[in-house]
Amino acid sequence: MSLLRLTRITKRYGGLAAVDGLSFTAEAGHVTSLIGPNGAGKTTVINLITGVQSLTDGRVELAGEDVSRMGSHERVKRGITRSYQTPQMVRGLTALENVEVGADMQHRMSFGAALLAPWKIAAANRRSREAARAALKRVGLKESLWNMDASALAYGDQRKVELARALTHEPKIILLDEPAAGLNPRETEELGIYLKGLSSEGLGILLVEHDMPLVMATSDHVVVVCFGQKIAEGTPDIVQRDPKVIEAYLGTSETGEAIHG
Ligand SMILES: Nc1ncnc2c1ncn2[C@@H]1O[C@H](COP(=O)(O)OP(=O)(O)OP(=O)(O)O)[C@@H](O)[C@H]1O
Repeated sequence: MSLLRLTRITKRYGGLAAVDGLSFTAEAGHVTSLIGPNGAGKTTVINLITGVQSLTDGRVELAGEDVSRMGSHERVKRGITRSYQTPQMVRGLTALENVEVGADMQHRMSFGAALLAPWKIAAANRRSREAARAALKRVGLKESLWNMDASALAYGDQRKVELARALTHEPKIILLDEPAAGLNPRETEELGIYLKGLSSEGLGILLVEHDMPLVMATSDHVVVVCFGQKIAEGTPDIVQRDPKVIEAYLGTSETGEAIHG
């Protein structure tokens, strides 16, 4: 059974089909990349998977369960988590505290439960802190930075904090929308290494990315979309030789050069 299965998912805005009958799967322990020219519908696919936008048609299943009608919060609880294009740091909080904000949501007690058993609050807080530390270790943020103001960190380090926060939700699959945007080549290479590391621990990763060297180096499987439809899928090697893919990218500018280079 696939971890994530999309079946003929469709999103229409008036006359425009941003996503048009798209089907593919993403497996646990794999990096699956979703690529395509600007405006192809990739971000819309992420929004349909997380439930931020509703499907016009089709089905989203996680580990065999139909989550298509569930709200975003329910989907996060089921194990679907995303990280954002721009790191969303809470100003004035340290890197560790920023990650704890996410962990708190996972370990938070209801108000009633806290009233009935106040001694459990300390245990919940401890679990949040431990989860935040473990997540920062997983993404490889240097310990010397954990207690610094997160909004003062270098952009690449903020991205790690953002990813660590997503990991505290104990996801089965993590959706990354252009995680290499704004990173320098060294940071991008490092990102590829820790994404491979996370997937080798069994996490499913769905990567939406324009950086072709990163996609080709990290992906187990690549799905190519154009005008909301799948035009190719397969291993990085197969996909980058596919004439339909080359044609789709040649229609645009810089990414077309990147796929050839
Ligand atoms: N809320 C909306 N209302 C109307 N049209 C929309 C809306 N959101 C997206 N679109 C359109 O749907 C299409 C797909 O957009 P989407 O942002 O998903 O593409 P993308 O592949 O993520 O692009 P990029 O690589 O530039 O981020 C585009 O034509 C876009 O203009």
